[in-house]
Amino acid sequence: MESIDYLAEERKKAEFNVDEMKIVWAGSRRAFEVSDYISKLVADDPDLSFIFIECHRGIQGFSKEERTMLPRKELFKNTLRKSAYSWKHIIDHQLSEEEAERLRYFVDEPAFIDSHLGVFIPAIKGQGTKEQLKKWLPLAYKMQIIGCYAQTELGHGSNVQGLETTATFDPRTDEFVIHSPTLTSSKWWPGGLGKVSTHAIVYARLITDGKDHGINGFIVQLRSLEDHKPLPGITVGDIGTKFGNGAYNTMDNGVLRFDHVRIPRDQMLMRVAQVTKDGKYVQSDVPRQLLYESMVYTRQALVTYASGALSRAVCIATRYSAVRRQFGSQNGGQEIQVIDYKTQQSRLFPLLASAYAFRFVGEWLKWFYTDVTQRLQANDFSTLPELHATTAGIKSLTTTATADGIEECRKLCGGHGYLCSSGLPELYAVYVPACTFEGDNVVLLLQVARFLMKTVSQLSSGKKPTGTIAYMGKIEHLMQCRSDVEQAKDWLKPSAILEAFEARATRMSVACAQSLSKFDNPEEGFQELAPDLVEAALAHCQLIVVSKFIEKLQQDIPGEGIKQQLEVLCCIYALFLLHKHHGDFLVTGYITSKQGLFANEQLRALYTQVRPNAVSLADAFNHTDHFLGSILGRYDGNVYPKLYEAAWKDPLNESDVPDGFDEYIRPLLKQQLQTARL
Ligand SMILES: CCCCCCCCCC/C=C\CCCCCC(=O)SCCNC(=O)CCNC(=O)[C@H](O)C(C)(C)COP(=O)(O)OP(=O)(O)OC[C@H]1O[C@@H](n2cnc3c(N)ncnc32)[C@H](O)[C@@H]1OP(=O)(O)O
Ligand SMILES: Cc1cc2nc3c(=O)[nH]c(=O)nc-3n(C[C@H](O)[C@H](O)[C@H](O)COP(=O)(O)OP(=O)(O)OC[C@H]3O[C@@H](n4cnc5c(N)ncnc54)[C@H](O)[C@@H]3O)c2cc1C
Repeated sequence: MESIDYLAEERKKAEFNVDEMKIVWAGSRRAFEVSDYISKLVADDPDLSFIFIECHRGIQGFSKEERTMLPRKELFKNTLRKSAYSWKHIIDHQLSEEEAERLRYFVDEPAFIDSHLGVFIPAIKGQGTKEQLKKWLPLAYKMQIIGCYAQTELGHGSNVQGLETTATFDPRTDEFVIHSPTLTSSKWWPGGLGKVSTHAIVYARLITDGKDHGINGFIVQLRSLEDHKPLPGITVGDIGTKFGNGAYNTMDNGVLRFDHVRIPRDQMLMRVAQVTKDGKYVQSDVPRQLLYESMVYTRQALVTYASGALSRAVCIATRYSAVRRQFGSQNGGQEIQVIDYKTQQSRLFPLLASAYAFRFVGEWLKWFYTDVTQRLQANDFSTLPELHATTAGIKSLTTTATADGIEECRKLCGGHGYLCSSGLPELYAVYVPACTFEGDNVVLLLQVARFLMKTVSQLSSGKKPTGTIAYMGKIEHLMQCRSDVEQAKDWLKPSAILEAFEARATRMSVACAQSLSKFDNPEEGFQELAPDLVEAALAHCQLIVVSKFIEKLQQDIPGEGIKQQLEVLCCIYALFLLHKHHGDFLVTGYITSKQGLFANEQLRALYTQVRPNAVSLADAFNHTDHFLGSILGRYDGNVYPKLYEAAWKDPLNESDVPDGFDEYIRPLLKQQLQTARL
């Protein structure tokens, strides 16, 4: 049957070339082509896009929208099947690393392979010596071993230095003895650990000759490579069902305990520190913080994932807002599309702009990460603190905004957004732990705050701040300047926006530093002022995102109308933040309330400008219907018939009379009949 495009009229309104915007979104023509090809490959191959379950009727296939109805055990087994099938495809078709990553992404089910590729391998790469890389990476790349990242324990996650697992060196046998001394030292949460991983990078306190040298990473084999049974001394299992149906439950987050498990000395990751045969602890000339390098890698990767997740929610909410109509029908005509309500626009369009903003800051962060890693290889560690603060801060900002944004998109879809078939409840449930894993978002902002306080304290010493904190070099100007905005449209100038965000961030950091200086004990002061410090850190991170969007616009961006649309989105992102954090800009004295009102006036005008382009800007994400997994977000906008059709597929609708009628409903009804007769 030919499909009707219910959104065709919307698409005709676009004032830019959507195909060109798809390339900007993807990052390059090549990246677009790879993503486009792989997403369609996944959507068109039932072995990748469907869930197959053995039931009394034989093997039954379920679509992605139906996965929330399925039991965890079946879903998990199906994820194993898909992972094995994907791996075979990768090998058979000799996919590149980029193509393999895209395949994993578009299959869109959290799985052990994410931990293996996203944290286990980066940890070996970051902390292993050349010999260790040579031994372990080929095994890991060929999946002859499957690994996870076992850092967090039942009693400690954020406080890495508080971990309790011990690795005690035994010079007689040239081995480490890995042990879980308490219940709280049980490893708890690592993805892929519960049922799949054969190996783990285990973080443990290194003890030689009775001395505790703090946390180090060790490669530990957990399961037999023959029958997959746990090795002697190892207790391992899954930690239980997590938030939401389906969602993150395709991942086997695990628990792990060691009872004096012995591993050879050369399985300690030894780039940062070594233990010699005679038990001597030798610190390398690289900073100890490199032990945390894999967290930096994953945090930077999570920023691009944030833009991906937010763009999905925004795409669903935008298309549905154009399809949905409420009120305002005149003379029997159509009601108003809800996307035309200014309130809907003021909630939706900043999220559309945020998706683009996060995409560009993610692109830049990837470049920055690569640049710093190359410097690290050459033993230049000068930019490591900035990289740590920036990845921590931008991961925190983008994942919080994305999780909140997905939930807002669900509400923007009214009642239907609450149905699993909208795709939004599951997207939220899968996504929201990103605010916690790879560092709780508040804990990470406190790291940014420490970096900022250090920067402010070093300003008087004449040390010139560079990179993302270069703006602090203009402290004298930024502390006393005032916005020169005189009318709403003055807020469209990038220089006006940039100075506002720089002045606000500087003043908030300086205010915190001044308050801190009043405490005799700086650590006590830091604890007391933590809420203000978190806000100052957020202001700094928002400045980075805004400035990277502005920098993107300074590049040569070809394509009809593309730059104009991005300029509108950039201003929406910045002015929305200015409006939301109005108080900061006022209290720090950079703007007057009148200038704040101008910003809001300009914001409303920008919403009107973006309105005709909204559906096409969402199309530019190039999400397939399979990847969206949402009836509300269908490309053709054919929402109502499909919602109606899907409802009948619910297991409750398998029979007109539900199971339990005879036991529980009939007696009630009979009782009412008897009462009625009385
Ligand atoms: C084919 C390819 C496929 C690729 C696939 C990619 C997939 C990617 C997506 C993956 C998807 C899903 C995976 C999700 C997995 C989730 C995994 C996890 O969650 S793992 C566990 C993560 N745990 C944490 O994040 C713990 C958070 N806590 C910490 O990081 C630290 O404890 C702390 C930073 C909060 C505190 O550190 P600590 O040493 O205790 O204390 P200080 O604050 O005093 O720090 C000392 C010093 O070190 C600096 N520092 C801290 N961290 C770092 C770092 N990471 N890098 C560099 N420097 C760091 C800090 O600034 C201090 O510096 P000073 O100069 O001394 O001030
Ligand atoms: C789905 C999922 C997957 C995960 N995968 C892995 C994995 O593969 N490997 C692994 O090792 N771990 C993994 N984790 C664990 C994860 O990294 C930790 O849960 C995370 O680092 C937070 O630590 P926590 O649980 O100890 O939180 P806590 O630190 O106990 O946080 C609880 C509360 O205390 C607050 N808090 C904590 N410290 C401070 C402070 N200093 N100042 C102010 N407030 C503070 C936090 O903001 C939070 O509100 C995963 C977790 C989840 C949810």
